[in-house]
Amino acid sequence: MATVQQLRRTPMPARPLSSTSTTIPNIEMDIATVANGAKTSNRLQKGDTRTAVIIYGPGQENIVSVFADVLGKPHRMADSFQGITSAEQDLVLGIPLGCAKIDITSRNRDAVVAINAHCIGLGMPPDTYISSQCDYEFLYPEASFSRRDLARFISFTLGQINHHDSLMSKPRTYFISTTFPDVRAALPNIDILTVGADAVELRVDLLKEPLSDGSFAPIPSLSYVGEQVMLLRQRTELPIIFTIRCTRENGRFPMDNPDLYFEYLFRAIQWGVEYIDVELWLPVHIRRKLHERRGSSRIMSAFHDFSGNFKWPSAQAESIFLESRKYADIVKMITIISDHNENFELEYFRSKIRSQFPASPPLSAVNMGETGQFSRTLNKVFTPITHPLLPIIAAPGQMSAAEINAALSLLGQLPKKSIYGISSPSSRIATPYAPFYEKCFNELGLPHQFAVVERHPKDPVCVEALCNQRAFGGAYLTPPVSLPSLMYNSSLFPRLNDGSGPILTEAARTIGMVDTIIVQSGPSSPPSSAPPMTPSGSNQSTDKPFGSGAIGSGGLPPSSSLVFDNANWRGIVSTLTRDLAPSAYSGRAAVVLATNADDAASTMYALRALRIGKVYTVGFKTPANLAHGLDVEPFNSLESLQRARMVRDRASPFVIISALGPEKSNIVGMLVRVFGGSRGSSTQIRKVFLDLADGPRKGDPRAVAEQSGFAAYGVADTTAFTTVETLRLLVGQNVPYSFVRLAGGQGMF
Ligand SMILES: O=C1C[C@@](O)(C(=O)O)C[C@@H](O)[C@@H]1O
Repeated sequence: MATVQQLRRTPMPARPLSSTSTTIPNIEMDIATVANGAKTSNRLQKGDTRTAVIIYGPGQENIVSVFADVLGKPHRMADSFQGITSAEQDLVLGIPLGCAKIDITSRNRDAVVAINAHCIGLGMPPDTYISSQCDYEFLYPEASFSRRDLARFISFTLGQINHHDSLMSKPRTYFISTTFPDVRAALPNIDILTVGADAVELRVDLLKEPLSDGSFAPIPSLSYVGEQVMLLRQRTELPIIFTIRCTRENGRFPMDNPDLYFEYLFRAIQWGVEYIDVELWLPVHIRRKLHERRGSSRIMSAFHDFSGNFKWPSAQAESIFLESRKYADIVKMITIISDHNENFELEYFRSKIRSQFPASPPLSAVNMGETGQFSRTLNKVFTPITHPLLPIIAAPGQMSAAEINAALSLLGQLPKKSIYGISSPSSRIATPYAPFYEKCFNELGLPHQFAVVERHPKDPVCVEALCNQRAFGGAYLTPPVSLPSLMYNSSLFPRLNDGSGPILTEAARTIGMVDTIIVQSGPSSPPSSAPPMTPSGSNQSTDKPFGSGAIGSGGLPPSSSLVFDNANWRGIVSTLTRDLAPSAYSGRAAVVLATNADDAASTMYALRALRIGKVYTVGFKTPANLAHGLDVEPFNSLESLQRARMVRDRASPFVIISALGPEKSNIVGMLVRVFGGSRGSSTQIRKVFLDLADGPRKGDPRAVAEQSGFAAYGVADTTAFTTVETLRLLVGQNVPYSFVRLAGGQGMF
């Protein structure tokens, strides 16, 4: 069991930090903008503003209102595509299948996006004519409908969220190649299978569709594949890579009909699959067409060579890269080798490509076979990984995330670091985090040590004492600490970066509360796309958890800097957009309750990212930096509350977030009741309530919210999403939300 340590001026752990077996390191700051102006991507975009027209099957008209709800728009039924103009973009329209068939082809494509919503209970495949004519197709089951799946589908296809940019700004990305004949076999273990993976590959060619005579279809039908995609997407939040591997490239799909590849791959785009693997041998017109029509999906060009004759230092290798990049967002080149030196040749090729063609799509290249495993540890873009629970490996020499991290550790690429959870005596939820982090490190084969340390709020130097160690690998702070109190009396932080202080992400600077401290090695100013975020050099590793204090004398290495960040606001955004598209919040009004501005800060920042228009505040005064971009009105009298209550439709408060403590549950419940009940006059949109209070309470505002017609979320949701972000920031690895919930168990939240 991990301990909670009392931390004073000279921190002494009550027991050695726990040690796990292997390592890793890199950190992601995908939505951050750092203080010096370096920008990274923001995943929330306005996206496609055309009118969404939902084509529904017999008896399925309800699905139209669910789409509307998720998008945050009212809906109306129509019987034709004729006359739909961009003036109707604030509506979601529903058209019955029979009517849609009449004039779908003559729709105004600049004004309309046509989505075929098909309940698989009505039979598969969906109407083939409509499937081929619509822009997107959403397949859903009769029972156990997943709003979360729909929110993800629609946010992605309409371009409101974008995984690719943030993934590409990560120093390392991995995808797990599933090899199941039927994804159902993977689903019970999907959380554990995908720990460490940034995406999950569906090997369509390996799927085996059972036929009624007991045999299997020679190739899985589109109906079977569609259902498999649907099942997988309902169980994982990870982007999916849709791969059809041909027989010549270690797959099972025949090569005699390239048009079949187009048919399957294009359908995957229509299903909103995030990545489409397109083999390079396919005729150029097919590759071009897929690239042109890829919508929000991204194309991963794939080339495999099993001949044993391929050479990285050759004109052929370069021309393959140049041909691949024409119609690709990622270029994948994979080859079998027989000599270890070919791994070095690949590394030379990789760096040559990077320097000669810097504007090209990222290259993902590995060598196959045992000899090639070294290259799997060095590749940084979408390295394919396997897992011991998979029935077979997808290619010779594949390694698991834990094996790759172990290898990196042995090679000195993943120095052992000390990572901390810094809590305070009042933090109820800190202790159970330690076993969870240890479990994650174990599962990922990371060599890091983890300890929970208790901070004394009156002792300003305790955090800096932890940071000022040679082996310091980062920390999360729970509860978050305000920037001024971290800097107050600190002898370390102001001296960092030649006296300019720690690097602040835009979130940390605006919110003013720090919950994550990241170590960044190398120069203090991150490049404009993404901070390097590699761990300190291998020779800086030490087993001694605590250094002596001064920069460069056993303390934080002089080449390292610290990044102060806030992960909590991202956890709030992820919670609020779990079952709703970001557009559902755009221009709407919110109510925020807190006892002080510090407690409300992450929430206010999250609401701004979601483009909320108006915020009514209760219990705190909003400082100018937090109010920026929002129309803030405090509820300071009963009259002001009454006024807000009287507004109708889109102006009426749509989301209520409470950061008040559990002892104030009754007030929260009362306010929720005030704004609940009525659903506005012209929409059926369900309002949202998020209770950030933690611990035992008298009344349960969530129950009140649900009774009053809200979708209600609690601190456990936000904490789990925040933990996902924290792990990405601290160790550069992706751990699925559901794994966090599962592994955290009851004790965690
Ligand atoms: O392209 C690749 C890479 C791979 O072939 C490998 O070598 O790990 C495994 C395939 O499943 C995947 O599509």
